[in-house]
Amino acid sequence: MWKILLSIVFASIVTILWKIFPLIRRALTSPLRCLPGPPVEDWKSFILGNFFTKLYKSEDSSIESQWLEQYGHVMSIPALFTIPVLLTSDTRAVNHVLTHSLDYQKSKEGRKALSFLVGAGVLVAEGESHRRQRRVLNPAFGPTQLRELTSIFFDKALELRDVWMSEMKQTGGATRIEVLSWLNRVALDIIGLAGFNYRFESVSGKPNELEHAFSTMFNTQGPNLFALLQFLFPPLKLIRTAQRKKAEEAQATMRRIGKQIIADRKAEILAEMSAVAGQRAARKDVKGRDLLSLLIKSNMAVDIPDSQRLSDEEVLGQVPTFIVAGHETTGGATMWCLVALSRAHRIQTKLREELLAVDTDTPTMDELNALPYLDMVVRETLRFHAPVPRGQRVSEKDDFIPLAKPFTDRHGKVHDSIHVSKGSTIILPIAVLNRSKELWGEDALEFKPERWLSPPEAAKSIPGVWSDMLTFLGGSHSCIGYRFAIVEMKALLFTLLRAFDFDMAVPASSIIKRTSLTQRPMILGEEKKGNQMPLMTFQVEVDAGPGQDNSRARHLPQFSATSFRAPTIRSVADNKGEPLRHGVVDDSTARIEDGNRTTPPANATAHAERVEVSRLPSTVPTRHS
Ligand code: HEM
Repeated sequence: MWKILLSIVFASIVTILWKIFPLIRRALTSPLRCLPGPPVEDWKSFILGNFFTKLYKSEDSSIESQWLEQYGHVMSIPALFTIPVLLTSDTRAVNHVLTHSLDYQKSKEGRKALSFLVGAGVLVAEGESHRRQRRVLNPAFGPTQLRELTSIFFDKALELRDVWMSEMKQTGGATRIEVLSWLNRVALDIIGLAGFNYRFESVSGKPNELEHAFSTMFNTQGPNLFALLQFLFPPLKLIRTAQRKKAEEAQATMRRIGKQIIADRKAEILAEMSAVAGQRAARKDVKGRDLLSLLIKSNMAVDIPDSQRLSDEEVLGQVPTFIVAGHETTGGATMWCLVALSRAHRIQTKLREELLAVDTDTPTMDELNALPYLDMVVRETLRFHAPVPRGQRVSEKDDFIPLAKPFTDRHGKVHDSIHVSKGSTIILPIAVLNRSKELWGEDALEFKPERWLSPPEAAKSIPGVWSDMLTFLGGSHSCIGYRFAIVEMKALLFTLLRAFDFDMAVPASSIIKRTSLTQRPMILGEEKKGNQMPLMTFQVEVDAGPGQDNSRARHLPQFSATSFRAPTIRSVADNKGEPLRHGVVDDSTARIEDGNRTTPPANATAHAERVEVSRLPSTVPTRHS
């Protein structure tokens, strides 16, 4: 008996050493060791590294900026067993990593963990499989297809507007609304319908099996000590914890529903194809709305070689991929935009004036894209509040990464490139570059849509796929859904800002910005409640002016882009004596500080043009702002 136990202990020690040894060897031999960077402070940071103890706990990516300021634009951060990880804000270096996608790939461990959640979709594919998947997927995300999806965005945005309206009727006026969960729900409904013609009905609150399975998968994942032990000692993977069992059940549900969705879309396409042109049609001959149908058609079309078609597993992988990549990102970005506007009432009012000048509740994509201030606000939100604050790649070979500016190493030696060995991890500092003072100027940390009237030349060196920022990353793995996300955000903001006036419900200083896959807010002191973002919401009424037909005030034709006249805007005051919305009240004594309002005098009038903004903070909220 003792002999068996001793053998097990011995085998365990050998396996753990066998796993740890290459890590320690890499920590001791990596050429990145010579880069400046934060020291290892204690045994915990020796095992987990500052990478896990500090970087992933830091708020709003502030620690990366602090470190880069302290150690220079090329530095290393100690990770597991002090293995150095490269962090650089040099745009030429970042460009090199992004554009050499075969040499710099997502980590194998990360892809393996993600593929448990999303299957074999484009998010986890690399090399030839990735190239093939992008080729079949790209047409579905083009502007022509997006034009057809815009009405779905508006249908759902209007549904959300009406739900909020009826909530406000019940409370009788100003209402505290938890916007984060609502915007995530509407974004889930949108990606369901526009992504694969599936009804989550999340806004209407109906229970949904796929939504339940999806949230179970994500809530039972995440780094934990047992996962680290399983990595160090693989036989532990045989132990199926209760969490693991739940996740496997949820995964089986997702696969079953995903397969059914694909079978339904295929049947519809085949029926459509045979009705139109006999058996099979060329890719350009068939029309369809949702992304999955377009992808299936593209994959079935006769003018695509068999070797380029996606396998059934790859097609199935796109369903959870669209859900993962396409809902919390856009829901979160729209939420951060509303927070920014709640702190900058001049901007909110100016934007609302532009939106109210449109003569319909459901503009086309082109009409939406022609609204200049909306475009600037969306750009500034995505610059300032990048929903995914950093990316990561691992070098597949030894390399020298070229630099725009040389750096000095720990030993005082100057280098004009960074030497990386195979297996090195590189951080892609999305939020850092988006808010770099060097690239954006001294006001980089202010939320300022007007900067987009003439963006600085220096920012053009950022190698992003969209608008001189790294929000959607760049290179062959850049976000395929960026156009989709932008139009969706615009449709949501258009609808919500025409109907509601937003204000802070909690002090801005109590908002904590935490990163898991995306940047999510929590409220200081209410961490146990998890992610949330309450805002005070007031109904907007438009006063068309003396002698005008007020029943149609929202659609007044004289508010055309050419003959624009700012409408007078009034927030609906609570008839139970609740305070009026301060930002639109013509009363210089009305004060607000972080959501604590005072009641203005009864004779206060409301004029958008006379909004008092000078006492409001101009930067968006972070605990450090
Ligand atoms: C504001 C909203 C969004 C943001 C900020 C965002 C950001 C990103 C980023 C940073 C990546 C690169 C990840 C990496 O390689 O490490 C990415 C990839 C991706 N995104 Fe988005 N995304 C957004 C919305 C969407 C939407 C709406 C969809 C789909 C409808 C989508 C689909 C994808 C897919 C499929 C990929 C993987 C692309 C590839 O690896 O080839 N995203 N996104």
